[in-house]
Amino acid sequence: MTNDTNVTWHEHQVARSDREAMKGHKGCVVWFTGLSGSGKSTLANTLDHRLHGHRLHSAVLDGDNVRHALNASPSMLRSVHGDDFAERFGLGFSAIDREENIRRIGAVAQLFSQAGIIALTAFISPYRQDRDRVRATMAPGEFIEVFVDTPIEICEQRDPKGLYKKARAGEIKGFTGIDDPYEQPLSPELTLYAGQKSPGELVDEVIQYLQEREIVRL
Ligand SMILES: Nc1ncnc2c1ncn2[C@@H]1O[C@H](COP(=O)(O)OS(=O)(=O)O)[C@@H](OP(=O)(O)O)[C@H]1O
Ligand SMILES: Nc1ncnc2c1ncn2[C@@H]1O[C@H](COP(=O)(O)OP(=O)(O)O)[C@@H](O)[C@H]1O
Repeated sequence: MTNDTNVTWHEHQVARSDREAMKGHKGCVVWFTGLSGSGKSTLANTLDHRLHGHRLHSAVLDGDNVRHALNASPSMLRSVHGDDFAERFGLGFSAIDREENIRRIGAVAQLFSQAGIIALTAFISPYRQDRDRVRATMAPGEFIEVFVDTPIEICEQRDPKGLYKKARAGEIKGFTGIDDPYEQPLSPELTLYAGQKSPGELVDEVIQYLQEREIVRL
């Protein structure tokens, strides 16, 4: 990365390997991607609960929650920061806003991972390039892309927030899978057929992967 701002990278005194040795597992990013309603949040939270039960250090970064603070919308920022700030830094769902959403989340997830934590992210992250850019910032094996492959018909049937209904009625424009793209991963580390199995069974598959790669030992 070019550096024209006199900003210097500092190495920390406590190395990543020191933190990992203390915790007894590696830091990594388990990146769930899939349509709205595919089961990303459920899987991230079920996995978090399972890891926590084994006294491992994990944390969930979730689309709806992150969009309440770090990646708040212009309308959420306006009252405190004013119009110019809100327009410049607030994020919606245009392609460029989704790109910035994923860039920021990728950077946060990397910080977690470097601190030896198993970061579990649950974002639609519809663009392949955005996901691949996050992958490129990490060490080999650190970024584990998990495609939550639930057919849109099932997602639409579930529709827990009524968003597909609104999108079909034209009340939400640019809704992923309806009138906005979702680019499936070409070679994810894992694909979960999440329309057919319970969250517990699917999480077993992720844990098996983490064990095989010696990221965790249960
Ligand atoms: N236009 C549009 N398209 C898709 N989703 C929408 C949209 N508007 C609001 N929502 C709600 O926002 C959640 C997705 O946020 P993400 O940050 O994961 O999206 S993205 O990765 O930037 O594409 C998504 O949450 P999930 O259902 O958990 O995926 C929706 O609740
Ligand atoms: N494997 C599964 N089998 C059946 N229902 C599921 C499964 N995973 C999630 N669900 C249900 O589907 C809905 C959407 O799940 P959610 O995790 O919120 O998806 P996303 O975060 O991808 O939008 C919720 O009502 C949830 O309880």
